[in-house]
Amino acid sequence: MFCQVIIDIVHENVASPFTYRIPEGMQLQPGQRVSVPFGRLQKEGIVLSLTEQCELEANRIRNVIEPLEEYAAIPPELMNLAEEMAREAHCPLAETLRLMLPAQMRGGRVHVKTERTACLNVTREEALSAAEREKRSPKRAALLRFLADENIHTVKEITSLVKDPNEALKKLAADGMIRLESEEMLRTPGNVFEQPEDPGFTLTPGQEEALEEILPCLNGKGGRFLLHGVTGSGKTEVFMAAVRSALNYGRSAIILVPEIALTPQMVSWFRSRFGPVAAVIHSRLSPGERFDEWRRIRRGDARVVIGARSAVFSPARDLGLIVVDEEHESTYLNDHHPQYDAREVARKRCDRENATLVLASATPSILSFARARRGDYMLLEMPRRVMNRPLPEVEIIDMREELENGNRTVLSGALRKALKDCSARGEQAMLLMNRRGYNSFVSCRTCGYVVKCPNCDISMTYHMASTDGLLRCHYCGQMMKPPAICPECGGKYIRYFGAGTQKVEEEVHKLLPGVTTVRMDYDTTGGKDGHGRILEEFRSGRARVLIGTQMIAKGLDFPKVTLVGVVAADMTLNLPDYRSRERTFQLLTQVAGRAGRGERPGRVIIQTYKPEDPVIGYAAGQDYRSFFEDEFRRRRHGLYPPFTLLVRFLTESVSEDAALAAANRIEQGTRKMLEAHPEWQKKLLLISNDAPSVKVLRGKNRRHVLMKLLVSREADEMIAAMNELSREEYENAEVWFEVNPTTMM
Ligand SMILES: Nc1ncnc2c1ncn2[C@@H]1O[C@H](COP(=O)(O)OP(=O)(O)OP(=O)(O)O)[C@@H](O)[C@H]1O
Ligand SMILES: [Zn+2]
Ligand SMILES: [Zn+2]
Repeated sequence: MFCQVIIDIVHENVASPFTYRIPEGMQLQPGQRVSVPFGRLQKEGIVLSLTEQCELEANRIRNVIEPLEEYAAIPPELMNLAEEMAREAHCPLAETLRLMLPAQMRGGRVHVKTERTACLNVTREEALSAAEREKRSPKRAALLRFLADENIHTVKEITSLVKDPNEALKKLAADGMIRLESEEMLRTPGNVFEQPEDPGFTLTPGQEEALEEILPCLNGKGGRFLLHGVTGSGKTEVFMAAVRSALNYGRSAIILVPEIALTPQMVSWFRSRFGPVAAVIHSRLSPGERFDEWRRIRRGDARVVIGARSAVFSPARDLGLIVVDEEHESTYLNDHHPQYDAREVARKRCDRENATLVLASATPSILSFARARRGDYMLLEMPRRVMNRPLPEVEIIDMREELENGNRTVLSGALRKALKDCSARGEQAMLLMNRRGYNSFVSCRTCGYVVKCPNCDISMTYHMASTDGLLRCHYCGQMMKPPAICPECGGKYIRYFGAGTQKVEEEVHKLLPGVTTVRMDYDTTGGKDGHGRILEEFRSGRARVLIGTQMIAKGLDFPKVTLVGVVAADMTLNLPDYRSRERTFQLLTQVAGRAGRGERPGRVIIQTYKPEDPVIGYAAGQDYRSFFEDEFRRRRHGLYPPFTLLVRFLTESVSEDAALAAANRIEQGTRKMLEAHPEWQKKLLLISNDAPSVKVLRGKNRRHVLMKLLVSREADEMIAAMNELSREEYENAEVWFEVNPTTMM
């Protein structure tokens, strides 16, 4: 027998499989990891297929050294998926196969934790009577009696009862009285959150209706749904019930969340409701824990998996359901090699494995909603909050007027008053400020010089003295002392402009002395369980005001929050990206939706310099439909995705010339391609070669070639050709190729 093996090296030259002979007596199956000779080295690989015959000369074929596990690490469904993804992303199969395994497994650095066990090889009665007869060794007699008690079986437990039992155990094993074995132990990660009781709600009519559509699919051929329910409509209960039903049918389920650290509530709900059949894939698991969770899933012991985007590759047995919660989040996109969209992968898996896909959001992505309208997903709508709770009342504050009235602080009069009232009533508030730090930029009053990062073409942010009083670059982490005099003109008047979360927190302290606040942003959430601690501080009621970046907008459910303030709504709206309107709408609607989820009604205050912008109005009215229609029209008109595909080549080099030369070569290469394929020409709507909005990043000069392609069959071939182009060697420059890139910066 022979097998084709994909070597775990991502390189053009080793992209195709290599053939090895399977030595006599070795059993292998596709998906199994093996160790093979490769050149003068020994490498890991994955068995792709088995064959009886082989065309190569017998003496040129080498033997598989050994399987790395007894079982196929990658089940057949995932082998197929990896092949399809490699084809579509035009990348080596080794690259997509890596997605299917926990990183710790490659290179063999994890070990399976085992524990030695002892158990009787005879009946209890025989053991007890043998213990009577065991006059020569009281130790052996004691061991037999202990082992007759079924609760004791690990050697560790025995050691705590009988001193130095090893010799005696060996003798008993040699006599055939007992068996010594080793058992795989799994490290089940601890839970840092308290376990809530299952509340056992009676479902609302809206929830019932949605479930009535989903449930019949779970035991059959599957289905695809977009669950669009306003904030607080109870979408979580709907998919929890669906998960339970899938389990009842003996199938498993995967729940994807945008970022697991931000969903402690959901995680603890899952743990408390599904107990040990739930596996949580958390980025802060230790490598060993992660590997063990993966093995529990692979063995079918864990049948509900909850995790961020990479959990979509979990080897769940008999997959029945994949839920993508907050499906509009951009964290579902992986922009590193290989590029993938977890929502698309989920859809592929469901199709192949006859499973049901449920995408859930209060603000679906334009792409998903457009598909639902086309009938590709069944649209399930829940337009009302649970218990008919009202959606929050939203007020828009024009910050230009505040300025005219002499208010130069970050909080408007209305927001100040609302915060005071809320605090006086003993309720909680959340404030969104989508920038961390204290001041957003520092500049010279005399000449206008702005302090920028020496490595990046980006202004530095001032972080307050309580952290370190330094300027920081939010892109590369560079830090420096704020200048005392202007390096350009020598001027002495340095001004600090703009605001970040630290400044907002300071303003709140001034306004509400003695009130405890918590801040949640990149600076405060480092360390083990930074998010969990902050959320718990707020959930418990110890902190009254939560101030944070967009992290606080994601699906949190705090019933005591009655006020939400958006300090600067325009921040995301002004980004140079065709999705900035969509992102702003989602962010504002989501954060507004955090208010009034409990018994008391909520109020939202949105501060903006552009109150007339329709996006702000749609968000204020939680009017998804109008936003969608407007945005869809705009995308069609401006020829943006989903009507077109945006393709971007990004070149980076320490040398400005090399980055430019690479971009020019790409542009010329593309133009040549078009000459060779006249039928491609009308599919290409635009080709531009210029500097991106961030011209220098982490010390590298950047340049990008942007193209717009009409969605078509030709576009697929063009992308394949362009991908080839991007993988060529460029002198002194790196080239990144992306289709519909996550960021245009
Ligand atoms: N049938 C029900 N009866 C009473 N309360 C419910 C019911 N279903 C859900 N809830 C409660 O309503 C609140 C909102 O539910 P949930 O968090 O699932 O909303 P959601 O639709 O996911 O909202 P968002 O999109 O804003 O995250 C939660 O506190 C939840 O416990
Ligand atoms: Zn100056
Ligand atoms: Zn920088």
